[in-house]
Amino acid sequence: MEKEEEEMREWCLALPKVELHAHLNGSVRDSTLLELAKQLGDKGVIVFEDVKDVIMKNGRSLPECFQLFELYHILTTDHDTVTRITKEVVEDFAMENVVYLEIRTTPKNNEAKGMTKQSYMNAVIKGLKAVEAVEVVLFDSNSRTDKPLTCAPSSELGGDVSKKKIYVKLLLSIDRRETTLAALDTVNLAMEMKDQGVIGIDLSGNPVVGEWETYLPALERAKQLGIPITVHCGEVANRKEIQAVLDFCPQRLGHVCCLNDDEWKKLKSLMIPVEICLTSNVMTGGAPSLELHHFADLYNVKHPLSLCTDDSGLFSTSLSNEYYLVASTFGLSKAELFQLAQDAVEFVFAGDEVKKTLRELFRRAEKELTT
Ligand SMILES: CC(C)=CCNc1ncnc2c1ncn2[C@@H]1O[C@H](COP(=O)(O)O)[C@@H](O)[C@H]1O
Ligand SMILES: [Zn+2]
Repeated sequence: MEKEEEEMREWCLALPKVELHAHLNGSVRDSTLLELAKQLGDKGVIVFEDVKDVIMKNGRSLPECFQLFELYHILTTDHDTVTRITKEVVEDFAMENVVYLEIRTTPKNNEAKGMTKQSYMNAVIKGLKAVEAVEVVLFDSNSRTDKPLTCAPSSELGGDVSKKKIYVKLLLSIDRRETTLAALDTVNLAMEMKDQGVIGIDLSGNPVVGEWETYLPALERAKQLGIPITVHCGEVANRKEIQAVLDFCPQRLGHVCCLNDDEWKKLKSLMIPVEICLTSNVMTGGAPSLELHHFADLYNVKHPLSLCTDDSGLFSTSLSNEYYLVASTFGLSKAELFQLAQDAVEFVFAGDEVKKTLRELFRRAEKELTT
């Protein structure tokens, strides 16, 4: 590695970052997936060698990625594994100086494993509470919960000041394969778990599966309940759906790859913040290359946006790497990268208390990192 590249990569690592678009199962480390596959292979549930090749394969098409998720879900079906991967994912993000993380995941029913959407989410929360390497702040200090900080206590409250601290919030994903009723269940669950760190709703899943009208009642309900919504939009060129999503006007949008001129205009006039996933889009063909990624256009017109990983495990990336790619591809200076990271604070789904703390954190980091 050239010295300059190395220095820039280190700087991107040191930069405090806000991650707004990370799928839990897509962020699992390869080493953990291989270990889980080995265990299931030993039990005869899967053929380890076949699975190993799929996990280690480089470069995947969009349909192949969704096949891989099927495999991930076989490997991560039991409660203890869900707890383990959650713990590891949070630790990995915190270790690269992500200071605020919204993890999204699809609550899953699995009768054979005695799993309900609720018990799946309990296992996720158990994972957040199990993190030891860093201090996890799950709830706002003004949350209505009895025990606002059930994880390690915040350093302001007398906790371990030497530990890195990360705010973690949860978004519940509606999978495009789900029925209207199942989608409504997820929204109701989000409402029930609102004091346990669940802060929003996401619509994701294979973009060529399902119809917008199926999820709309659930998304409308979330809107009525005041739950913030983010939608995967324009991963494929589905004109009717892109139009409908823009008309619905969610709080944030993911990807926005395949928009036509009119849709671009509309997006820009609505000023809906966009979760930009460079590596993910290039690897799955949503963008032709890094150089031609729509980040440049949106950045140049000062559209609200934030850099995100999408599936850091699946795409072998990290949020620091995404910042590095922006610097190396589009020539942003350190001051501009810092501003980009800082601006993301304004698009978090957490409340004003958290925003205030994050703004202060960036203010303190600015001098050190940009002079
Ligand atoms: C794989 C690929 C084409 C990436 C592009 N980005 C994506 N587009 C739509 N849904 C996604 C994407 N990445 C992850 N997901 C959703 O997130 C799930 C994995 O995380 P989880 O099980 O919800 O915890 C996948 O099954 C899928 O429903
Ligand atoms: Zn995504």
